[in-house]
Amino acid sequence: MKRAPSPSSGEPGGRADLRPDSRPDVQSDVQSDVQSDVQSDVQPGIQARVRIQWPGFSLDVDERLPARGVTALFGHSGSGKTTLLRCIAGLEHAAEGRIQFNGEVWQDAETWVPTHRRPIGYVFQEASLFPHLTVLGNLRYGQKRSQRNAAAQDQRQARFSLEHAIELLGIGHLLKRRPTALSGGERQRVSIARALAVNPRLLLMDEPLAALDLARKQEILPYLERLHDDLAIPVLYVSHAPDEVARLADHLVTMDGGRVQASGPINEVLSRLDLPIRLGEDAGVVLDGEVAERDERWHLLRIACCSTSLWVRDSGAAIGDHARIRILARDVSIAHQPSRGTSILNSLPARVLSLGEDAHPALALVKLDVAGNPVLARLTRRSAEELGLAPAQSVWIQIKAVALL
Ligand SMILES: Nc1ncnc2c1ncn2[C@@H]1O[C@H](COP(=O)(O)OP(=O)(O)OP(=O)(O)O)[C@@H](O)[C@H]1O
Repeated sequence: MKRAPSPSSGEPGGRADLRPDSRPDVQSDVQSDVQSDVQSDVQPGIQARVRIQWPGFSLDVDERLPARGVTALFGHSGSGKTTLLRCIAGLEHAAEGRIQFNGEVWQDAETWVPTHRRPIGYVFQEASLFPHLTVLGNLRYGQKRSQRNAAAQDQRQARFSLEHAIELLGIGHLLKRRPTALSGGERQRVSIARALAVNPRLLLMDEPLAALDLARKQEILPYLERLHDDLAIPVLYVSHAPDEVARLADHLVTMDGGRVQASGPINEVLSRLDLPIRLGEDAGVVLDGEVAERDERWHLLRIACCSTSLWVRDSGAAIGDHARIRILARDVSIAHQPSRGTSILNSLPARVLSLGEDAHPALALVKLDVAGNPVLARLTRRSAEELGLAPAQSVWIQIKAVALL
């Protein structure tokens, strides 16, 4: 469920109507609380401990999320992702909760830092830009508010200039336009730039691509990847799209029924044998490597990763570029010998780690080690038995399709 603000609320990002408390006396109490807590606990990262009880839904989360990189909150619709994000933003006031960011307490039994005083940028599913302002006007509006609110020290340590946000999102040519003259993808890029222009220390993104069609989504993903590469601040990214998560996330938190099911570095979570059952056809892992060679004749790229090489379709990436590839379990087969006389390009030595059940009784999931990296294979239980698969066994895997993300 999305609760995006209306632009008429008086503030982009919809903060104005949503402040639980912004009285000056509360703020000074808050600041002294923040200072005393900074001294006592300076662990980096986001600590989120929240309990909410609503009719028909309860959220019960106690997680420490990393201080760096992109953490995806992933789960089915209604699993509580947005509610958790809103608690971190201060848009939802859980009766029981402790939210702490890099040692600063934003919420506990005595403390409540209102949303507009949390150093966050928030991107909603649907862009909520002021229609009467140009793109530049929208960006400046958000920036002015943040300058009024930010402490002097924060100002000195500005992480982004407006120019940097405009450049990063590629919206320089749109600055004079009004939101009605933008495509959905352009509007969302402006929303992201606006969230960055407030100079946040934490970027919260709630399914920023969900309202876009496939073409717009493809258009915007490279910009999100640039954010990933350029930003020094942590990003919490809510999504229920496995392809987005595979492409962008460093860490993955999966949620179900208001609870965290699994949390950790992306491949550690993706290669858990209980999770792929829930991911179905999307079960698989991602590997990070580097573009090592271009085969001009066959339009292929060789990706050096996990002490070996994989061939993928040429995407136009340059030699030396970072490359993330996705290997779906359904595209991996297992053999005792390296493949000969097959059309499959990628054949690698591997070791069986464990075997698990799959959603259908005919299928099994096999977790393998490929040069220190986990890879999953989905095959029939009959094939697994005929191959005599068992933990620690050395095998060869053939990967039918490798997607360069
Ligand atoms: N203010 C509220 N009062 C009562 N129930 C609520 C409230 N806000 C959300 N819910 C319910 O809490 C549950 C979790 O909602 P939430 O929006 O966090 O899920 P989600 O995982 O983000 O889903 P989606 O992917 O569809 O956005 C849903 O069942 C929703 O109907």
